[in-house]
Amino acid sequence: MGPGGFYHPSNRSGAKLRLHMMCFGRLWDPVTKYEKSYRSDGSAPPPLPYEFISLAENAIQDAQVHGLPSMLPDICVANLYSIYDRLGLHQDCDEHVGGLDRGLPVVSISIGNSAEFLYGHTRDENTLEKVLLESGDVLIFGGKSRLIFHGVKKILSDSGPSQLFQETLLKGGRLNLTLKHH
Ligand SMILES: O=C(O)CCC(=O)C(=O)O
Ligand SMILES: [Fe+2]
Repeated sequence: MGPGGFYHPSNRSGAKLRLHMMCFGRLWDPVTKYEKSYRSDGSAPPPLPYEFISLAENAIQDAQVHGLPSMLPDICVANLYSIYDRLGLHQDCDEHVGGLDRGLPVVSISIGNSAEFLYGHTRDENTLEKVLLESGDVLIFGGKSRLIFHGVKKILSDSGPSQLFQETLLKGGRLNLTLKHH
C-alpha cells in the first residue's frame, strides 16, 4: 500500500477487483489501460527490476523449443491475492497490436499459495482447462495462445512454502508477477 505500491483497483463498472495490484516499469490499470503515466495519487510506477527482466528472458529462452518469439518486458503487473481473492476470465489484449499479432509471449510467475488457473480459447465454461499454479511455477503464453482467455478461480489456503511465509511479508497470500511488452 502507499504511493506506487499495492492498491485496490476497480473495473470499468466501478466494482472493486478481488485482488491488490501494482505495476513496475510502466502503468497499466483495468480502467485507464496504458493511457496514464501517473496514478491518481500522483505516483509513478517504480522501475522494472533488472532481475524481473532477466527471469522473463531466461524463461522464454528455456521455452524456445516451442518456437516463441523473444520478448523484452517493459512492464510487470504484480497481483497480490488473499485466499478469498480471484480474477475473472479475461484476455491480456491492451498491448500494441503488432506485438499481439506476432504472439509476443507473456511470462507469469507464481509465488506463495497455489492457484487454480483456468484457460481456454473461448469464454465457454465447458471448454476451459484447469491447471494448478504452484509457488515457483512460470507460465508462458504466446504465439497462437497469446490472446487466450484466462483467470484465477481460487487460491488454495496453506498450500505455499511455509519457509517463504515465515521469512517474507507474504503471509499466506499469493503473488503473481506478469511480465510483458507493451
Ligand atoms: O495471477 C495470475 O496468475 C494471472 C494474472 C493475470 O492474468 C493478469 O494480471 O493479467
Ligand atoms: Fe491476464
